[in-house]
Amino acid sequence: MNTTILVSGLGLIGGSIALNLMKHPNVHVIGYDQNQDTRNYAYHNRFIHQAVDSFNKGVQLADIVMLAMPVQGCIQAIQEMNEMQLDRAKLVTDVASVKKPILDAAAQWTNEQLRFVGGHPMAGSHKQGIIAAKAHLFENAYYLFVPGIRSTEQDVSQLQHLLRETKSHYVTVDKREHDQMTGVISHFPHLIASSLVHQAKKWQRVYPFTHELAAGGFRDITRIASSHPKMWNDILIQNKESIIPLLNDWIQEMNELKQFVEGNNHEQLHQYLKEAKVFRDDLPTKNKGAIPAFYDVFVDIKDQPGALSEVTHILAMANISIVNIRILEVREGITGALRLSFQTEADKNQCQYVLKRSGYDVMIQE
Ligand SMILES: NC(=O)c1ccc[n+]([C@@H]2O[C@H](COP(=O)([O-])OP(=O)(O)OC[C@H]3O[C@@H](n4cnc5c(N)ncnc54)[C@H](O)[C@@H]3O)[C@@H](O)[C@H]2O)c1
Ligand SMILES: O=C(O)C(=O)C[C@]1(C(=O)O)C=C[C@@H](O)C=C1
Repeated sequence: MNTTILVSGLGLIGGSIALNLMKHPNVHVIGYDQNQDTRNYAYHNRFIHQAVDSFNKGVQLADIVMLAMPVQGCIQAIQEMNEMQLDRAKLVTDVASVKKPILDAAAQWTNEQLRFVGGHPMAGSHKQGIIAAKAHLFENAYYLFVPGIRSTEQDVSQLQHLLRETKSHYVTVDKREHDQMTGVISHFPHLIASSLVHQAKKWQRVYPFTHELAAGGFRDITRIASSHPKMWNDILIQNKESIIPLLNDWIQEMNELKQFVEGNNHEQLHQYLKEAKVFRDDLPTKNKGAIPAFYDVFVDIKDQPGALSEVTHILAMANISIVNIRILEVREGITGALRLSFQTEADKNQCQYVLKRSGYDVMIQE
């Protein structure tokens, strides 16, 4: 029997989820977005089977409702659903990055037709909108579930079955532990990334050339500062219960670091950096988790016209897809380096083989 699912909010996450639901043979996917152009784009590009022009209409037609809007929009939709006249039961889920405010809003439901299971696919991007959506976004990432009002184990299993094409790893957690864990590894780092960018911006007034020097390290650590400000504003305020203690800890830790540096305390500073390296090196980079499964290859190139296109031409000839390319360093007259990222280990190995064969110096990051 077919299950009808409404995806409300067809942006990066909603669009990517819809693409996966479309692969399920027994699912009819309805899409709603407050932006009409997005609804049209989703329908004409087969992200959904059917578009509706109101949230209420979509809810009436659906067996399952997936809320994929910003956190505040999800809370509002949860409140609206409580007031709807519904002729049959609905299972509602969401994808929001914060869980407690969402679960708390659903816990207020007096409408007996509604039951709720919170969801959060732990993968994403600093990009936004349906244009950035892709089916493989959640591959190998964790997808967290938080059972809520009137939900059963069968509801969680049904969602997991319907989302199987995401190829994500399912974990069930409690709303509080969810918000604390994601506060540490996802939300709080956004504040730090943005504050580093602000610091660089201030120094640019003193040395206008600062901006030009922002190379690999600064770019790596601040990538997420390019994310959608409105979405992150919502997340940080909605998860302030976790963010405030983390900010207090951080300020204390920065003061300790200041003392290590001021006091020339080589031993403690070295120990601090070493412990961070050990923990960072042990993060699951290849198969699971919030870090995308990219395989990197570093290639030395000459600083001369056409150097980049020669490398990409060799890879294109060998039918190898590059998912990201970054020029790490090209200074006048000297050799520079490219970082090429691939989605699979096979592509990485093949790249190494064909570039070495063409005389390039190639290094792999394990
Ligand atoms: N971006 C990430 O990395 C990421 C990862 C996991 C979860 N999330 C969560 O997913 C949700 C969506 O984020 P996104 O990155 O897809 O954002 P997005 O900006 O790419 O997409 C949001 C979409 O929702 C639509 N929308 C906004 N308010 C609406 C409303 N009231 N009704 C209907 N449509 C509405 C917008 O028009 C837009 O198309 C957020 O709750 C976010 O916390 C984001
Ligand atoms: O990769 C990114 O740019 C992300 O910010 C993705 C990220 C994360 O912090 O890891 C962001 C928000 C989520 O709710 C889940 C994933």
